[in-house]
Amino acid sequence: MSKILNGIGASEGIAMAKAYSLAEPDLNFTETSIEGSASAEEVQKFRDSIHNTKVEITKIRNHAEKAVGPEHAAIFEAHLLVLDDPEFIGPIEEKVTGELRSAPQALVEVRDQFISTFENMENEYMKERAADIKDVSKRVLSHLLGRPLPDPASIDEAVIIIADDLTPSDTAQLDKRFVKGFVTNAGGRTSHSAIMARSLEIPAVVGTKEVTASAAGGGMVIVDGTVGDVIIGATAKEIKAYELKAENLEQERENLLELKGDETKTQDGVTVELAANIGTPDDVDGVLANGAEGIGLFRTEFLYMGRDTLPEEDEQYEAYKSVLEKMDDQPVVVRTIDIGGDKEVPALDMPKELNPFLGYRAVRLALGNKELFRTQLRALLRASVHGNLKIMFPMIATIQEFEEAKALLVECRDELKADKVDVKDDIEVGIMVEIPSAAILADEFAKVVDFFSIGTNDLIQYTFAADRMNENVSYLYQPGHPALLRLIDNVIKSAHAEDKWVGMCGEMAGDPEAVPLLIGLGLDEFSMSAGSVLKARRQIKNLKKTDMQHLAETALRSPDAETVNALIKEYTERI
Ligand SMILES: C=C(OP(=O)(O)O)C(=O)O
Ligand SMILES: [Mg+2]
Repeated sequence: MSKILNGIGASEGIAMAKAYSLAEPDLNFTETSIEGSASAEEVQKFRDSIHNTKVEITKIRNHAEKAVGPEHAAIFEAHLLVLDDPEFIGPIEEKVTGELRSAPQALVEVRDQFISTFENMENEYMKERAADIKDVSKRVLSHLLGRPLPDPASIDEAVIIIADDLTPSDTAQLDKRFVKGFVTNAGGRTSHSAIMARSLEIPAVVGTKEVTASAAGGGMVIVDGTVGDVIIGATAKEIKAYELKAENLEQERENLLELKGDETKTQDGVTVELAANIGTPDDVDGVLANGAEGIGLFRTEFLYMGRDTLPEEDEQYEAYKSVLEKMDDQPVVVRTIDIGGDKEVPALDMPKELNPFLGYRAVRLALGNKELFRTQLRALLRASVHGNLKIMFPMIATIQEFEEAKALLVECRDELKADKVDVKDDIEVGIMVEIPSAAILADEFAKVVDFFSIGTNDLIQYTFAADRMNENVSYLYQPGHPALLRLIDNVIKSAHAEDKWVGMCGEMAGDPEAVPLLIGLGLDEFSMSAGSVLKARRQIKNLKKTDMQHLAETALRSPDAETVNALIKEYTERI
């Protein structure tokens, strides 16, 4: 019998593969001593574990070398040296043969002696060796006990990742060739792991609350990211049914590809721009494959994650340049770092906060770390000559924040020009509207910015006071709610009164239930995960803007999201 869990469909599509649990195993064991006659066998077991650990670490090192460069892989060399060090290995084997300790027990005792010696030394370098010993011993112990540690980087066969939660940097390290999908206990539709799954175009279900417990035994898992179902231990009949469903989805995708080169125009001839969101330069391939007309959001903070050093100006310049060149002259909106919240950067010593989403994040952190900010701004300005760059600041709450960020940008531009570096003159500079204060004061902001992009993931979180990462309050994620629609309406009207354009790069922009409303409200640009672009184009081609304006007017005067959703259904079914 299979078990079906229902969570939040976070990234469309169907995937089937065996479960790979990212949950850390319990490495506790009961202390036992061994018979003298068994000691040779125990030593052999220990040596086998050392061998297996070496194979594992070598794999991780090779992967890290390719992914983040040799200097970041050096730590694994240190780990391999520990495994070859007779001063560490010798005493463990002696404890087994001489004191008849079990291999796990001998390992733990010698490990603890080494750690306390190293930790008591003054020298920083020696103190760090304690961390190496801890890491390596944990791996050897996991082999001795037959309870493997999770290591997403070393996955080399098709799997579905099962985890309590995935951090943005965990997600950034997933290798799409092998990771066919993922399922988590925690999270909501707009948590960053869900967003990353959409940009990687791998099916995902989040917020199931109990997948780590239910799928602990491994086995075959089916993920239906379209509806949010997860089937654990699927039967042959279920596998067949889902194979058929997957084929149908594939067929639909092929039909949609016929719209790839089309303009995005409503039935009554109103054109809007359909753009895509990216996290890394590699995502541009998906943007082009799905016929997006630009990039409406490049989340640059992903360049800073999954590594322990900060990206320097030249490295960033190359990343921005490659995106701009690949996109030819199509618009590319690059958002400056939105670090903080759930997006941690190991190279920055970020304070632990009680309310990180209300804390020191995004432009607040950038303005507080001017050198970090300047490095990014200079890289962007240098790259501007390679395409159609627009720069956007995240999490702007006040006009002063925007002005301070813009002044720094101008300062960097003047500096580069004085050094005879080419920089484009007419770069548009805009803001994300994701804090209610900016949405409410949009008329004032519209006088000073070149464009707005509405970030509904955060705007909904802050308007409804509902943590976007928390599955228990995910019912408050209500893109159709009139409270939110009134804010959006205010932003669009205020921008248009000043002849400025408005985009949306939150997940709502690609939500088929919201698209008719947004057309009616007069949104100019829709930016979404690449996989949603063609569906949105097909939908918009079937809509009449004048009808959608009536729909939007009625929605704005409605009391709740249910009423609005019913209205949308009524209007769109008439088509
Ligand atoms: C697009 C947004 O930014 P992020 O999801 O990266 O916070 C948003 O808040 O809607
Ligand atoms: Mg945001």
